[in-house]
Amino acid sequence: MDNLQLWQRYQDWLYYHPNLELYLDVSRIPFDEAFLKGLEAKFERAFQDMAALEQGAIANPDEQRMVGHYWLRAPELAPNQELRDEITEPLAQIKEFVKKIHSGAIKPPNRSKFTHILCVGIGGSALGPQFVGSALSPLNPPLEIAFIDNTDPKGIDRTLAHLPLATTLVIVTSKSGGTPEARNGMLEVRNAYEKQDLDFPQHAVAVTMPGSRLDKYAQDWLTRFPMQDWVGGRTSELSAVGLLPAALQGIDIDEMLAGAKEMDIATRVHNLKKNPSALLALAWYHEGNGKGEKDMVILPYKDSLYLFSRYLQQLVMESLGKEKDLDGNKVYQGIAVYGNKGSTDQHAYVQQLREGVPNFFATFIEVLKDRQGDSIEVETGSTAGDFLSGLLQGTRQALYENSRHSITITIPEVTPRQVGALIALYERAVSFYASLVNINAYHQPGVEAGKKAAASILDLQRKIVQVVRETGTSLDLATLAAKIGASDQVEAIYKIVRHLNANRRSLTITGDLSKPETLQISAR
Ligand SMILES: O=P(O)(O)OC[C@H]1O[C@H](O)[C@H](O)[C@@H](O)[C@@H]1O
Repeated sequence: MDNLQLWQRYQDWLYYHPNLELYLDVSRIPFDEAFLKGLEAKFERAFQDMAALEQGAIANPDEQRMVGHYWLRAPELAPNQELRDEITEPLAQIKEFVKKIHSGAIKPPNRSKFTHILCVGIGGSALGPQFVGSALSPLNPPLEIAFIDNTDPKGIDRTLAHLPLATTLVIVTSKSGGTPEARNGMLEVRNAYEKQDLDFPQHAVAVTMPGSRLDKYAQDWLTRFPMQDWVGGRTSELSAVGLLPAALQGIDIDEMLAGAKEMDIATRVHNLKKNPSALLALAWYHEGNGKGEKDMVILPYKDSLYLFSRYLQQLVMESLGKEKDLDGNKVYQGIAVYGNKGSTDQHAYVQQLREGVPNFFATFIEVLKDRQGDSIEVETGSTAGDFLSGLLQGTRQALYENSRHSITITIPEVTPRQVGALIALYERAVSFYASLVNINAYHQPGVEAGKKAAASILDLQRKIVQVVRETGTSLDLATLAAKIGASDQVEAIYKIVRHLNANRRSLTITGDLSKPETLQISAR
């Protein structure tokens, strides 16, 4: 196609949402009418699946759960009053709590106000708040935010070193209330408070499912906010998980919810060409042949959106990355997501995108307004923002010229409304795509395997320490393994022993470190 034909295609396929002022351009995904026709039946089913899900069907059959994240911004659509209350009551509770924190009515002991928030949580209990915080936090927020989203001791130390604990409010978020990383982070933070003679419960709140281990543990904390059983971690940004930290930072959560609600209305339209999430799912299907053959590269040309790709990585990959379809066939589905931001990434990996393996499609996110206030000219007639805009257009064009396809989403500004809308746009696109390829997007059976393996490693470690202590003499790895009754686990034992030795805990190793079979292990 020449430039004028492409311009025509752009106009033919342009989606525009007038209230959200959001454009979606799929013109650089070269599907044709025949491709569209071929998918019509699948989309009909996707629309029906969506309607059933929103009416309260068990859309997550493995876990026998409803999937209700779309109700979070339209409680009136939830199938019964009990579910509606599960949304409206925590929301009112959040607003009340935030008002009291901001006014100082709830304050830390011996100080007039909380000044910082420390969020402890992982996966869906961290990625949304991190993304929204970096996208929307005002320049001078009422509370500064920090995160502990791992069980890395050094990482925890670094985060804690920058925080005034006496005026820091700790939010521990875990839907299940039993995730080890979140529990470890909480215990480490609690220990830091106690070392400074600070009363941790007077600084802490929990976001978790009622009745969870965390819920029980946090009985004497400032307060607890409930998480709904029917909201998955990766779609929980518009539940208490995301709304509480956002509101504390002074972000307008009503606007976030309103933007998502508006987008949800647009993505309920049973017309492929007029439904932005359906168009996205269609583009993904086209690019990856319905099998995820191409990766999704997310390139927002706006620094404040740089965590969007990380957020989407979980939303898309944990939802779509599945071994089996709904009928039990092995399908190995998924779409890999990566990205950071433009134009920065042009100086890192865009070389490969332009000329290397053609195994991806790009999604550009364009923000029309450069900044508040005027810009200087960095060259005659051009501002820094003109460069950013030009680089986006240029990259889109250069990729297309070399048969690398792209989607472009354009928004006027990064506001709470737009961010809510973007989240809702992708949530629904994931739901549609899952229907197209007949998978359950709402469970994550694969995550359990790594968790179970980690638990058995820690179990092995306890046995190693016990045997080494009891033996009293030094042991080689094979003997140690045999004594534990785990001769086939020598490699795991070797790695545990090496880690304990590096941290000067329980035992010590001697011998030639390059030859594991020479090592002797003894109690420290
Ligand atoms: O919120 P939590 O229950 O602590 O879960 C945190 C995360 O852990 C997991 O392993 C899941 O795969 C994620 O979907 C979840 O968001």
